[in-house]
Amino acid sequence: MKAQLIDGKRISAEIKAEAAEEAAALKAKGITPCLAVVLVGDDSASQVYVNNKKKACEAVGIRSVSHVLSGETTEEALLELIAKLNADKDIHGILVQMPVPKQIDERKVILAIDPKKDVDCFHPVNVGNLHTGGEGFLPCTPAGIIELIKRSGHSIEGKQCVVIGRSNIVGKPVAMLLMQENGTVTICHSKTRNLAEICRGADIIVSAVGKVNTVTADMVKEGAILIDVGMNRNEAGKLCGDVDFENVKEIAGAITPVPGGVGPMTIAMLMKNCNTAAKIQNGLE
Ligand SMILES: Nc1nc2c(c(=O)[nH]1)N[C@@H](CN(C=O)c1ccc(C(=O)N[C@@H](CCC(=O)O)C(=O)O)cc1)CN2
Repeated sequence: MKAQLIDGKRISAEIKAEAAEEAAALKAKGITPCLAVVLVGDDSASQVYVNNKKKACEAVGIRSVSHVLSGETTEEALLELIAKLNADKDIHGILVQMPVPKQIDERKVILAIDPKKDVDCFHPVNVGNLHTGGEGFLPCTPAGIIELIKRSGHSIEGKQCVVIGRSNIVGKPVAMLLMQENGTVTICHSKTRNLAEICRGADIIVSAVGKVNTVTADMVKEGAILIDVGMNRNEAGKLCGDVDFENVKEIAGAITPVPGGVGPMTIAMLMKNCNTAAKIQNGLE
């Protein structure tokens, strides 16, 4: 293997250790950061993520409370719960695990969360702050990607960055963060022409499409950094990303694996945001 393997497990452990120190410092001031996690329905992957978030809170020293609601929960009932959590002074962060069942409008849920408690950074106020360089939360997966690149020894400044995918949760915010790091960013999507040609010019490729083999070796410049956000199953049912890892790792300069790359960073960055929420609500930030 030619490429450096970017180890998301190691880097996320480093970030969780920092979050634990921050949480301990808050506790010494009489503030215990607390995250409310809301899960609607019984999607098995969501159950795993929610459990992992609760475990991470425990390890870091952040209190967590969970609300598990049935898949038939109405939008009104969920919005009522969010209003209660918004009003609860002991709760600093609120997270509704996505996706929510189809009878619930995801946008209304996001708008209902108090921006000061929006540890996912999904609320338009926080998205606006992100775009204008304001202080506050950073979206977990995109901020995790930036940390992966920097903490594995690479700079973004002046680099040609290609983001494949334009979702609100990854593609758009990671493009913004790469630009704030002084990268030159191109966002590609399902209607992009000449994707392979655009990718061949990239120093950094972030793929967040959710499709196996979106990025193949012929699309990658020698020495490029490959960040794979995809979580797919291949024909054999094995978890894999968007990037053809086996072939691309012989050309790239650095590459994230799936699993063990971007995924663990999402939860580590959430821990940081919970501390930030506790600080904001106590006038410390
Ligand atoms: N409210 C939110 N909902 C969702 C988010 C989010 O950030 N906030 N992101 C995703 C799911 N997600 C966290 O919630 C998440 C996904 C994957 C991982 C992860 O660690 N993946 C592992 C592999 C796990 C496996 O074996 O299945 C990895 O890549 O190593 C963490 C968090 C959608 N919803």
